Amino acid sequence: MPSTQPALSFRETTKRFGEVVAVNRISLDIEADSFVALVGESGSGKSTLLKTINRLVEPDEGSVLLEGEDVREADPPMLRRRIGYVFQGVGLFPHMNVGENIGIGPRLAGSKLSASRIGELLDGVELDASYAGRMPDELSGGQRQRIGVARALAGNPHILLMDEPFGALDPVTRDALGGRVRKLHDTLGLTTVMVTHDMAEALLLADRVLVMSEGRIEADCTPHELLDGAGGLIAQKLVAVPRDQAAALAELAQ
Ligand SMILES: Nc1ncnc2c1ncn2[C@@H]1O[C@H](COP(=O)(O)OP(=O)(O)OP(=O)(O)O)[C@@H](O)[C@H]1O
Repeated sequence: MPSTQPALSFRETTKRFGEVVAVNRISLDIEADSFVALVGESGSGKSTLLKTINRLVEPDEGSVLLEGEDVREADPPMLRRRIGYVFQGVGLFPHMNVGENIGIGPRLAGSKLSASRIGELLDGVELDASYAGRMPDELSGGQRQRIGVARALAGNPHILLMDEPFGALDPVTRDALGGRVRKLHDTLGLTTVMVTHDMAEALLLADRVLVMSEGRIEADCTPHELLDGAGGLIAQKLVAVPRDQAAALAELAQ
């Protein structure tokens, strides 16, 4: 029987930084296998909410449950194995080659990835196994970002968290890598939460779009619902950007 337990649950989760309420009493469940995009203007609390999942941020109030278990109760190395994390800039260790960078999580947990497993992870992000021997400064930004995804998946996580993972990439690379990550999400049966500024990316990749504003969830809709006009003013202002661009392009093409 398929499990009906949510992969992630926020329960009145709150985080303040001084006077700023970055995350304001958020409660919601995220279903296993879903791909959720977190969008909203700069400073709306997206990254802070994401980081409460892997405990880079500890909530002041409320809790976060991972497959029913309070993340505060989970052993941190276990949590890192269950949750892959990709962020803008990737943070590869410059003195380690690609293979060593991909294997860093398992190595810290006391196991060594085999060359064939590293090859498999590279293949997952459409890079040849020979990349394992390259140094990070021999890679393009897009390739580094791919390595970041491979590294996040090295421990066979159930959950993939991504914080503006494609933000610094050119549009073609960004689009290709986004599509690749969506495929990996589907084939590996991941639950993915992705922070993005880009509503078009959210609409194209996600099953569910959460729009944040001032620490709260303003809209919680499927891409179809958003395109049909749901979600309220803030969400619709964000949807208008790609829609207006598409309309302008269609006009130009006539
Ligand atoms: N470590 C911190 N110390 C103090 N304030 C912080 C810290 N991290 C975040 N904030 C504040 O919390 C609020 C939410 O920030 P957060 O980074 O979560 O927003 P965001 O929606 O991810 O923004 P962006 O899209 O610009 O990355 C902002 O007002 C920010 O300045």
